[in-house]
Amino acid sequence: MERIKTDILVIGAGSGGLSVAAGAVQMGASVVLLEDHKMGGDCLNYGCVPSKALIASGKAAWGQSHSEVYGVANVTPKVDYAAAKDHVQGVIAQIEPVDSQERFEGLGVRVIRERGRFISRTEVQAGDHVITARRVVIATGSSPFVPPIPGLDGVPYLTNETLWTLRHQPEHLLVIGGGPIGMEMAQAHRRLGSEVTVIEGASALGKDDPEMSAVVLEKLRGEGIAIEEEALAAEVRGKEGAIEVEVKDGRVFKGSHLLVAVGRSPNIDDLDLDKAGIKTNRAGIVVDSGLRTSNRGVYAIGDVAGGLQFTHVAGYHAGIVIRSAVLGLPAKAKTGHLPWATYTDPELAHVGLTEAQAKKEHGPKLEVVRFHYEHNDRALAERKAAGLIKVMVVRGRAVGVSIAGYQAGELINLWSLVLANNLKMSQVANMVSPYPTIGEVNKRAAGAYFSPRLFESDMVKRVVGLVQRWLP
Ligand SMILES: Cc1cc2nc3c(=O)[nH]c(=O)nc-3n(C[C@H](O)[C@H](O)[C@H](O)COP(=O)(O)OP(=O)(O)OC[C@H]3O[C@@H](n4cnc5c(N)ncnc54)[C@H](O)[C@@H]3O)c2cc1C
Ligand SMILES: NC(=O)c1ccc[n+]([C@@H]2O[C@H](COP(=O)([O-])OP(=O)(O)OC[C@H]3O[C@@H](n4cnc5c(N)ncnc54)[C@H](O)[C@@H]3O)[C@@H](O)[C@H]2O)c1
Repeated sequence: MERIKTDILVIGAGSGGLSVAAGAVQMGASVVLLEDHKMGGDCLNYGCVPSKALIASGKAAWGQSHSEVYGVANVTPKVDYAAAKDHVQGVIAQIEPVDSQERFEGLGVRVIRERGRFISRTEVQAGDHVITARRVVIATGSSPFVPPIPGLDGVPYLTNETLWTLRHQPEHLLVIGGGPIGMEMAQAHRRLGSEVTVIEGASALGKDDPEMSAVVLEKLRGEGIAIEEEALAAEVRGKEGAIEVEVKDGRVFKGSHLLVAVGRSPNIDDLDLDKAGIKTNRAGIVVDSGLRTSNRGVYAIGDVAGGLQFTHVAGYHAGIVIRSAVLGLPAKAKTGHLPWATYTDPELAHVGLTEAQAKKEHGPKLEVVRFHYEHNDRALAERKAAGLIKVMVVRGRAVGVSIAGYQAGELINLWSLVLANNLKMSQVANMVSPYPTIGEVNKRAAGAYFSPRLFESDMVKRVVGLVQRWLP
């Protein structure tokens, strides 16, 4: 047994853990990093990267069969599903070196490819190593939640961990769960030529504002995806190639393959957290605003900390922990400025309060302004005119922004800056956007806030009347 002492011990080499390890070691702390599976975690190997790569394949196929509107004849795309999966692996391979053991060892991190578990409040065992650290950071992520639906364990099903090795195109993909995983993968598969049925227990894209989700769902239905809502999967039967899902009200959906995408389970089970006095709840490890667990020497970040589950959130958490555990400075994690985006076409993006939350929190002080893509010249030129931006404003400052439409995930960046820095709507309105860009919708939304104040005000009209009389 080797005993190791270090400043920072990081458990898990995914989005959060790698960011802590890289930051801490480059600032001069000694760092040990544990990972018993793939470096890069879920995002690189089973999540963001493969899903966005497959979405790109679907987009290429869709472009070929829907080009007539631009004066270019439609062709039926020749989709090679296995080749699309090769493209997915190729993208992963391109990014992999950034997250690799070699790179981290080159930075000075001691990387141990073993599973870590607590053996006391201050010690973690990983294979033949017992590590004692000034601070431990748990960044063990999450796994696909597999619900206890009768029959599910008796049929072959896919999750986000196994989808990427499937090389035969599903003839008819059934997807249980209409969240971001379900909807992104539903559209990618539909565009690659599969029949797709989404079976959603409540409302599809239900974590987003329903007015915005509706824009996306209408387009997805228009592309031929069957989206069945209020359809709680109650029983699964069948065999490879012929699967049936029966929902609570008795409807039965048939398909060739099944993808289960009903949320995530935090990876806490084999960490022996009780030996370290670390409390958990259903969502994951309980942390305070500084991301500290009930054991003050241990932090938890990213998906395992049970809040918003996104790569950029895990990265943000890493910054908080570096500030606190490496630099010894006070640091608190906030959530009000954290954006998210779903990469369907059109995309769905959000930051801050939704309209419903803002109404509840700010009551009559809330003003909601909207700007529709159909008034954006570039969106018209690109034939991407479906969508809108909605800004929730209180006393001249945005408290939340939702965008459904082309490039919504790119457009939300500006509003992330605005909310993170508490900027005023006037500062957004002062920006000059190049014409014609989709980004003009941001400025026009700010303009929509000021228009009634300028164009519908008797006071302004009186002042202009006076000025015009006096101007030489
Ligand atoms: C299909 C899909 C698509 C997604 N798309 C996006 C997206 O587009 N944008 C976005 O922001 N987010 C996306 N996400 C979410 C994103 O992947 C996660 O939020 C992110 O990976 C969380 O990072 P993490 O560091 O908390 O965990 P992970 O990246 O999962 O890393 C945890 C690591 O810990 C390791 N580990 C676990 N237990 C132990 C142990 N005991 N000892 C040692 N190592 C251990 C695991 O092997 C893993 O490598 C997607 C997720 C999925 C599933
Ligand atoms: N673009 C992105 O950033 C992106 C993409 C994919 C995933 N993610 C992350 O991964 C997380 C997990 O995604 P997800 O889509 O698996 O989870 P989710 O929790 O967002 O959605 C799961 C859906 O499944 C439904 N459901 C649950 N049980 C059901 C049942 N028995 N029958 C039918 N429907 C059922 C729920 O009502 C819900 O709408 C997301 O919350 C997000 O944090 C992010």
